[in-house]
Amino acid sequence: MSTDQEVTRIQVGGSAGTEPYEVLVGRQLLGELPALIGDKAKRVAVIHPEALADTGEALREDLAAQGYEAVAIQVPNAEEAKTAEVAAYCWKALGQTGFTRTDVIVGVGGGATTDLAGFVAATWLRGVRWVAVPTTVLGMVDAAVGGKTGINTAEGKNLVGAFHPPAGVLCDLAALESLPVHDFVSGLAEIIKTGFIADPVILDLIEEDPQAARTPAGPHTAELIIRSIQVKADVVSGDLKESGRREILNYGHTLAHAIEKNERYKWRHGAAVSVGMVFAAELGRLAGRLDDATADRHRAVLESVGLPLTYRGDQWPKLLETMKVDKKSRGDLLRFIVLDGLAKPSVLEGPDPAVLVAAYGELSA
Ligand SMILES: NC(=O)c1ccc[n+]([C@@H]2O[C@H](COP(=O)([O-])OP(=O)(O)OC[C@H]3O[C@@H](n4cnc5c(N)ncnc54)[C@H](O)[C@@H]3O)[C@@H](O)[C@H]2O)c1
Ligand SMILES: O=C(O)C(=O)C[C@@H](O)[C@H](O)[C@H](O)COP(=O)(O)O
Ligand SMILES: [Zn+2]
Repeated sequence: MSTDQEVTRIQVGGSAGTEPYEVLVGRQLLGELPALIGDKAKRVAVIHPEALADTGEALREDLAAQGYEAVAIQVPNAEEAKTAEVAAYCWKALGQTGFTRTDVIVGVGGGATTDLAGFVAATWLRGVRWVAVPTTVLGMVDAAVGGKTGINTAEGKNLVGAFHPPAGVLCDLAALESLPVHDFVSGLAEIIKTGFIADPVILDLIEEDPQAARTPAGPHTAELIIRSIQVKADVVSGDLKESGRREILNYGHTLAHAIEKNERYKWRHGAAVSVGMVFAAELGRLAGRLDDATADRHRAVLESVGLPLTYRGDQWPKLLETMKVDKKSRGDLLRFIVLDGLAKPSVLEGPDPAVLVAAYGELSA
């Protein structure tokens, strides 16, 4: 990580044949965009959600003023953008613009938008360059970094996608000022995840003043974001395609994705991850791996920032069916990320079904 007065730069990748790129965290970073777009591009497509219509248009105008043939592609907010239909709409727009292999996509928005924009970039002409401009906490600390792109299907979350890293990631902290508190807090779930799996200082900083942690003006907001990105960068740099260690980033996600599907993608991802982490902590505890204090700390820190801890008890059979097609499953073997202790993630394979039910019993409402 390198820091000058205003901008922190975190390098990602660069090993195992992957192109390195940087995640920049600071303010007024759009001046960095032309260098990331590169000098070969004639056209740039700015993919943005409805909520950021003004930002998307301003960016398009800015790029047009710099001589690019710039188009803005507006997509629905949140998970409604992560569908095959919306991807097809974007492909149509690129086709009508005459988008070639040297042209560039810029994804501006939350994690749902950058997941879609990256997926469109991965699939158009079998892969074009793209730049991520995340505008939510969750997008900055997680979704825009690491090259996982994709969309949902009726059968499950992120079931279609590609590993297609961006050319760069610009995290302008000023964007967080317009984010509804509900969405800001959703991003804290992934930050807290990072605290439990790798960097417990994150938990200390949040516990110091949970109310302040809920706001962009909190004293540790930038540090929490930078620490989380650093962990993600370290993990994905060593295992882009999730053949091993990257699975730790899925802590809490096995149940979370099943809840999201069950809620027809109306719950925010971070809220589902919060409940999923309570489940994973109980699983670790009941499997005899995790101490009581660390398991209890999950509930305490998640609740202190206003994240949910429970889910409907009667939904267990449906959730279990969905979890069977989680990407970490192998054949009929269910696999979960659990903790053997604070910042000691490991894999729990094929847990006793009775332990699964008991763990769910601890969080069911
Ligand atoms: N690819 C990955 O590695 C990865 C990692 C974590 C999460 N994700 C995905 O990220 C998605 C969740 O992302 P999210 O939490 O950012 O939610 P989101 O993208 O759904 O955004 C939440 C809402 O905020 C709006 N919004 C975005 N920026 C705003 C701003 N600055 N001001 C006002 N409104 C704004 C959006 O339009 C949307 O309505 C999920 O689909 C999840 O699966 C992907
Ligand atoms: O980057 C990763 O790897 C992660 O698992 C990060 C997760 O927070 C993220 O939600 C990711 O999209 C989940 O991916 P999936 O492969 O379980 O769909
Ligand atoms: Zn996630």
